[in-house]
Amino acid sequence: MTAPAAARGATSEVGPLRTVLLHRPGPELRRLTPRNNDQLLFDGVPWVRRAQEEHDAFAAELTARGVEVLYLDRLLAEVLADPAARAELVTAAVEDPRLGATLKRTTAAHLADLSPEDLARALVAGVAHDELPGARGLSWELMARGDFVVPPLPNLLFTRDSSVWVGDQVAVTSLAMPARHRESTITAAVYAHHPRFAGAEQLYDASLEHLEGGDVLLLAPGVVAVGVGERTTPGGAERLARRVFARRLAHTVLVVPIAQQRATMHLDTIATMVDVDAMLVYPAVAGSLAAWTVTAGEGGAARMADDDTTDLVVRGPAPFLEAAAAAMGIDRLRVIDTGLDPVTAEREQWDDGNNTLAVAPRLAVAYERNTVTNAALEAAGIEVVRIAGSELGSGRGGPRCMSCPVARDPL
Ligand SMILES: NC(=O)NCCC[C@H](N)C(=O)O
Repeated sequence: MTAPAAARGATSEVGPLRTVLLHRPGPELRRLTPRNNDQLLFDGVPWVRRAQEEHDAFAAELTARGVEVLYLDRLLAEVLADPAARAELVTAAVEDPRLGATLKRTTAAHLADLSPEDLARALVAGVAHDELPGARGLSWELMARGDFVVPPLPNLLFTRDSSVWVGDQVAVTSLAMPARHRESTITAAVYAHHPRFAGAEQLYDASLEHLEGGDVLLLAPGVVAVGVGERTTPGGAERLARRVFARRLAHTVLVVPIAQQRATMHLDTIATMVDVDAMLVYPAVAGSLAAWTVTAGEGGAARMADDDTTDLVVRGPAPFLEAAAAAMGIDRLRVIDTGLDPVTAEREQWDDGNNTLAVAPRLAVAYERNTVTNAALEAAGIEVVRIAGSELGSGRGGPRCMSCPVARDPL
């Protein structure tokens, strides 16, 4: 059944969460070894059963608060009953310059024979060198035995990054790291083919400039912040700005440069909204973050005939927190920092203390381990739902990274 349009979309970070897209970690995490974990963007080798228990507990906290949890692998298996979606995803899985024609053909034939459930599993867990039946060709012979014919997608866990809803439209993103490129083929197929999302307008696609959902914060209705750093490029921020203006999804985009390093890979690793006017910010950067304020050019909406030719007006840079308050139409943004001790703050930022998921204004899910940050949140009047993340966190992502809000109530 098609969900009514009103049940989709988000205009803020904190409006009551109604529906969220998660991915329960599965066999793709069992592919991680000390030899491939760096390339696959994990900082260790997680204990998979415990990671699943942690994830189930996260999902249970959400459902206990009335949030509908959608699982990406189930939606994927459902769309794989559709021959068009199957063909798209099998082609994407073998579209890899490492593979010669014979190996591509054998792999595509193997995948095409699988049931929707098994194909969903193979697309996420990948296909290992020794898992292919039949003639495999020269590139298979010469491939290192530890390599994958179809690499696994352990970072699918971080559903935040491969798609993001802005208003009632969904942006399938363009992921920067090679280990994550194929994730957006999965989200694109789900949004294009699953009846749940019938009629959803697509705002962005994976062929465009790099843009990741962890860099996109819906600060308030009409105000979007976009981090630019290791993942999202200035070109991606510019393209998104044009599109949200042309489609009247926002009036202001704040473009926020962030350090190009792993600890701060996305804007949501250093700042997340916890109330309509309150942001949790990593103190080491709170004072120095700057923003370029981007709005639509003269003539405004009347001249926005085409998504990608909208004139932009760019002002700045200005201190981010001031620019954000001005764009949001409030006097000031309340800043909750993660503790005054810089070492503790750095440790907790690394462990995703700043990466909270708001379930409603003043109600946020956070990793339990970040005790100083969580105490600071509570002192500021934010109710904290604590979850364990010792295994989940080895992928360097917290509750916000692990969730893609599909529907939030308007504020
Ligand atoms: N929004 C986020 O910060 N997502 C976390 C992504 C972690 C993942 N291992 C990555 O490096 O892309």
